[in-house]
Amino acid sequence: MSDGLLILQGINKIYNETSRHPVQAVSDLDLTVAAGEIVALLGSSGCGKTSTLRMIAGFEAVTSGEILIKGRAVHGLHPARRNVAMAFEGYSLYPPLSVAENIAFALKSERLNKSEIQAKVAEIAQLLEIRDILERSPGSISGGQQQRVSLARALIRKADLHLLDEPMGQLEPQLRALLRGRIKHFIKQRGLTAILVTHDQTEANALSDRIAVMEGGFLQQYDTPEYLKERPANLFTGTFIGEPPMNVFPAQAEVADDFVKLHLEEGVSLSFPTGAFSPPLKARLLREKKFTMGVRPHAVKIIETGQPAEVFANQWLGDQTHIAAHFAGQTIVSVRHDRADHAPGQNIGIELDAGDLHLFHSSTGVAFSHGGGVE
Ligand SMILES: Nc1ncnc2c1ncn2[C@@H]1O[C@H](COP(=O)(O)OP(=O)(O)OP(=O)(O)O)[C@@H](O)[C@H]1O
Repeated sequence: MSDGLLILQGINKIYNETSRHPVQAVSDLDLTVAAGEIVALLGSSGCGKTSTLRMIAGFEAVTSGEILIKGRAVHGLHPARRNVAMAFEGYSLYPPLSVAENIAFALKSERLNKSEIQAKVAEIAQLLEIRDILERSPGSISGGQQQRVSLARALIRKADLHLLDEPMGQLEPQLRALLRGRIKHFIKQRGLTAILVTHDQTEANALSDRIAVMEGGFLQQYDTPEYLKERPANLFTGTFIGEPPMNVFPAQAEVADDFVKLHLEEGVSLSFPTGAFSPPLKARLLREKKFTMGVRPHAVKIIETGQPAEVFANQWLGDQTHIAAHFAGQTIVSVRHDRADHAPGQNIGIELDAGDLHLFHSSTGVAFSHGGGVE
């Protein structure tokens, strides 16, 4: 058994298994979370991230597979016996209790005296900006406030694992940015282990040590935020992670003694010196007839001597410009950190460095090269 505070082994979740319309929400999921780590389950709606979290908490049964927490198989146990704290997307606060009582309720098993409980509640309330609503009832506060109370109640508890389901989905962007930093500090300072579910990659990047990218019930990649960006395992992760998304082009290679050319559509060819690609990659390109070439918008350079493209949109976002152009039969987006004045209809030149290219197998989408080397 590999070490890890949480281990998921071969997890499958099928809803309505015996009906005529079973739904496979999670497929063959293996995942290990180390003690003290913050992990995000990231993916678009319906990818299976909430089902995964609820199976760890015990609110949903696994169809098959094993869940181990600190080496103990918990998948057959009642939620209360898993020693897991969860902040719910639907909040689930007790209406008759005040906000302060709701939070303090989570400390019930810790045998603290009244002043210790008050101090802990005050500390978490300050952290999450809910001090002014502590005496109110859950029914009289907003959705965003209820969400923070649910989060406070989960974070304040001693548990082996803290599970946070879309913890800041209801909050305004400024508050979200502020709380992200505070929550991360709180978790790290106390050495807690946390898993959060989110569809917001900024939140995943800011909070987590590692991100599990899910799509269609399958784990696509499990890596650090930096690695996901620089070495996407496949075309899905490559285009899902990063804003604006990666530009992609169907391509074919021509490998000669002193150059490598990548032929795109509409007669566009990118020529690179032979040394820009490693020998194993050149050997691979000779075998790979067609593939997909990806390049991140931040790496797309606009220079006069580049390959021809025609601008169709220019958006200034206050701190960067996104220039969209027709290039090689596709759209290419370039991000500039100044206020570039390229107008729609203008002809521009595009230059790409070999070190910024990601190459993916044409049918499987699996990456075989990043930056001129072979995976
Ligand atoms: N109780 C249920 N009964 C039947 N199907 C379900 C149930 N819960 C989830 N599903 C289905 O399982 C799949 C995965 O859902 P899940 O909620 O895990 O995804 P998600 O990525 O968390 O989505 P969201 O971000 O919208 O919550 C979806 O197709 C969903 O419709």
